[in-house]
Amino acid sequence: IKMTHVQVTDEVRQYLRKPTFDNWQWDDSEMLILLRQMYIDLGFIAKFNIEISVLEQWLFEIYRGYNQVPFHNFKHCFMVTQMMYGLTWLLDLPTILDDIDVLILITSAICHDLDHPGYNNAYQINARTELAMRYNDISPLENHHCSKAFEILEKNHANIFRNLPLETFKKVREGMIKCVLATDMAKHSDILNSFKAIIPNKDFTNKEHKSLVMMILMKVSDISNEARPMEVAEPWIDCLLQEFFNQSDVEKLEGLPVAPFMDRDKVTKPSSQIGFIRFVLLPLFAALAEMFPAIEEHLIRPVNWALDYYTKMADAIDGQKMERKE
Ligand SMILES: COc1ccc(NC(=O)[C@H](C)Nc2nc3c(cnn3-c3ccccc3C)c(=O)[nH]2)cc1
Repeated sequence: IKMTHVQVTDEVRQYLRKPTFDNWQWDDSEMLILLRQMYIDLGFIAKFNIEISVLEQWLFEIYRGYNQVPFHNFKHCFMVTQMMYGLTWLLDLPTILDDIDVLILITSAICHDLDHPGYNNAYQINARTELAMRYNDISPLENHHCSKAFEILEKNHANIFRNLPLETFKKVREGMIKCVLATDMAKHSDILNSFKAIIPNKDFTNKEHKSLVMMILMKVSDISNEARPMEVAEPWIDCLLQEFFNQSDVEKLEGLPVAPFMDRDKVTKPSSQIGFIRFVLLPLFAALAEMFPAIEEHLIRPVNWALDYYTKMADAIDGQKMERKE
């Protein structure tokens, strides 16, 4: 993929900052150029002495590091990063966090699902896979994603941090490990409750408070497809259910436990999305909105439209069932 001599128009650079950005219009090579543009427009090239040619090699190694699975693929990596990029401007993160924290957030988003196999932690643990053995059932996937990220950075030609002072690199590494490990949904309630506890007396100079804000921003960026326009979000749920159904089919064949929200014989898109929006997304967004009111208009409102859309879809399905009974 040749990225040199390709320019991004000012109009696209502005559009790239919006949560309404539609990934389905762009191919993978264009997304790589947009990720490069994010590092340029955030001023990372100068701030962290990143060479453009190394950035391009790093992005290509990242691209190769994602698998062709239905949901957790390079397009998902792009969407999570683009949401984080949008939040950076919407919440004006460079003023409340340090430059290094914004670098950690964007880089963690890009790396957060590297080499995802399309089978979640429950499968890894139940099937006693190599990853479960290597990480002793402790967030096997997230540990793997983070380890792969630093394997890539060990390659000098692709190490975007190679010009950083050692102390700065160590801070970036510590921050990325926290941010990537925070995307394990098994830790959802712990992280959300810890975050809610600091809201009343938030202090952005407090290291612990900044860590919690960064972990919540990772979680919001990771699972917020439903905050996007329906024509962008809906295909993502189809991809997710395809991946989940593939896993549960394999679990049934292998005699392993099957999670109800993954079982093609039990799940319908509207019912699972209504539950997910009401019990996972809205409480998460409400907590972030307490600290950053702009979340109300740009994330909570679109998600309420999605809830309305799926509720109508579920009612229509129930309606048809009623008619058939009659
Ligand atoms: C607390 O742990 C949980 C909670 C909920 C879910 N997932 C669901 O309830 C269902 C399948 N829906 C769902 N799950 C979603 C979405 C976005 N990311 N995401 C997802 C994907 C992989 C792993 C975990 C999650 C939450 C989404 O829009 N909907 C998965 C794990």
